Amino acid sequence: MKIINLSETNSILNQYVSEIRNVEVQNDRLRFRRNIERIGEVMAYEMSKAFAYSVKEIQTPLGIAPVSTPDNQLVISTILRAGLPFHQGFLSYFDYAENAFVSAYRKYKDTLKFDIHIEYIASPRIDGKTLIITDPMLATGGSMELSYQAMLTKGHPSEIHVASIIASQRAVDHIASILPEDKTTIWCAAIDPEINEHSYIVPGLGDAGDLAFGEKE
Ligand SMILES: O=P(O)(O)OC[C@H]1O[C@H](OP(=O)(O)OP(=O)(O)O)[C@H](O)[C@@H]1O
Ligand SMILES: O=c1cc[nH]c(=O)[nH]1
Ligand SMILES: [Mg+2]
Repeated sequence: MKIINLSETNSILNQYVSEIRNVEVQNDRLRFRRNIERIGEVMAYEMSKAFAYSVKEIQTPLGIAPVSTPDNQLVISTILRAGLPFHQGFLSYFDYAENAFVSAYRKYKDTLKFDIHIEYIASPRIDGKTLIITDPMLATGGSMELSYQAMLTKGHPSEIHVASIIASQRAVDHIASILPEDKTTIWCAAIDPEINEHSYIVPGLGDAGDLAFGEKE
């Protein structure tokens, strides 16, 4: 299993991550969503370097140019709802990708205990394709685990990319222990050390879905 933490290399990505974390900046919802989208764009670009390429002969008005382009058949799968702007960032770069959507939400029994519920999935067949599952936050990893299992009802991908922005160390360890070792890569822009008693990532950024779209009742 490969784990790629993009913040280990200095780039403008870190500016976007700092803004979504920053309590003074993150309440500007438009900027918050756009920053998530920009991180999706940068991550898509980095991920594209891991795809399989072949040379195509491209007819220009003046001749033939050999160009190496990716051959992967991509399915971008997103966990509602915080995943939506992240998904859009990936889709802006992988504009030929197919798309899948899975709903996963925490249903609280009390202030500390919750179950994760999946009620909706819309997906193409994914057999032999490159599955990218995007969710900006991996706290316990429970939503990602259940969403991955839900996606398996649509077939078996040839490779899997788990794309998140902020992941807890616990979630990275959990996902690494349950997804297929030989064909999975975990991508993130930060790995934070802790989750608190409410299963929020610390320092994290708070509730990504609420910051992007407003509080739920
Ligand atoms: O790793 P986990 O412990 O499962 O937590 C992470 C999940 O929490 C957030 O969604 P949330 O349940 O807040 O739903 P929302 O996107 O509707 O806000 C986030 O987008 C992940 O899906
Ligand atoms: O830290 C967390 C955990 C779950 N969901 C979030 O949006 N943030
Ligand atoms: Mg939320």
